[in-house]
Amino acid sequence: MKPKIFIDGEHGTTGLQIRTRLAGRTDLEVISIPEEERRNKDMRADYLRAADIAILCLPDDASREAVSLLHGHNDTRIIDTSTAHRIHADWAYGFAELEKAQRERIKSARLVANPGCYPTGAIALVRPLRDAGLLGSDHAISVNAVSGYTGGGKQMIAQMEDPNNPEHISANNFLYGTTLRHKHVPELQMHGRLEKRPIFSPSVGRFAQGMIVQVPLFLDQMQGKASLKNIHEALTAHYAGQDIVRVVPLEESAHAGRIDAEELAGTDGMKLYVFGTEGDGEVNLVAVLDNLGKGASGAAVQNMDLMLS
Ligand SMILES: NC(=O)C1=CN([C@@H]2O[C@H](COP(=O)(O)OP(=O)(O)OC[C@H]3O[C@@H](n4cnc5c(N)ncnc54)[C@H](OP(=O)(O)O)[C@@H]3O)[C@@H](O)[C@H]2O)C=CC1
Ligand SMILES: CC(=O)N[C@@H](CCC(=O)OP(=O)(O)O)C(=O)O
Repeated sequence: MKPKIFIDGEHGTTGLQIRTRLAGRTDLEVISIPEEERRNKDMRADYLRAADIAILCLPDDASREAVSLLHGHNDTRIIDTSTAHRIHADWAYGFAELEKAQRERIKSARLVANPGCYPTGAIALVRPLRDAGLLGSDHAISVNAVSGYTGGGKQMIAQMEDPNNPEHISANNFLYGTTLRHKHVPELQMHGRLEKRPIFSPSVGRFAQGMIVQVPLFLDQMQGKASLKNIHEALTAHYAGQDIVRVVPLEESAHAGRIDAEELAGTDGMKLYVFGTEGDGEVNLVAVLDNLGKGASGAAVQNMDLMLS
């Protein structure tokens, strides 16, 4: 029998992108709730319980509700794309490239929390340097980022695209999360293995999909005689043997010039750049990804495939 997949929230931004990715698959069966019934709790409960894997593409509260609807129905495995369970001890963190054992954890897990789009980029840059001893656990990290507006889901898409929306956003590029309490900070701190809470400053640009996440660092505040070369080596070693995260060669980065936030829009990959001038004492680590690719829907499908393997 083919595994049954239910996408709770399949008519939203992340859900639709997962549905598109699964459309041509003959190795599984997508069970689909009619759009007009998407908020029908009893019907959702039936679908959730009938599924082998339920992928939750819902706001945090609705995700928690979906998990509670499955209470006592342990045959359904769950991938949650929301923030609700990302630092929960019972949930495997769905970033397969986090460390060697993570792939196996996801494979055997019943509960998988898909990472946030911004943390995917920041953790991808920071965690290998923590594990390689180049960054101390008490290192103070800042993360600056820009995302495409689909990151804000249906509501922000309407605000950005429809001038008649009562909450229309006319800015082409705006900062938000200015209290420095964005919901991604705890996840970034925990899975980045950081003692100090990172400063996270996100922004949105007038483009649909794509993002740049930057982590600037001073080399003399790092450990292990950090240089552009050994930072690059640590990242390259960490991501060896997989084809989703690509560490751009130093030579190529040196000639990159402008970095386009939309470079990987429409793909499920991620590129990591190490920028700076050897000998000058500073480095800017940069991740480029699609907020809806490796940042959400692509990662959810990657996790689903691991769980089915
Ligand atoms: N967009 C992105 O780039 C990313 C999103 N995520 C996360 O994915 C999740 C989904 O986000 P996104 O797809 O962007 O959001 P959307 O708002 O685009 O879609 C959410 C969907 O969930 C439905 N929904 C809301 N509340 C309920 C409920 N109580 N019961 C059933 N269905 C409900 C909505 O229905 P209705 O149409 O009626 O509102 C909508 O179809 C969020 O937790 C988000 O943080 C994670 C990484 C990146
Ligand atoms: C541009 C934008 O608004 N982005 C969203 C994050 C999108 C995302 O990653 O969703 P999760 O919060 O589930 O991780 C935000 O900052 O709230």
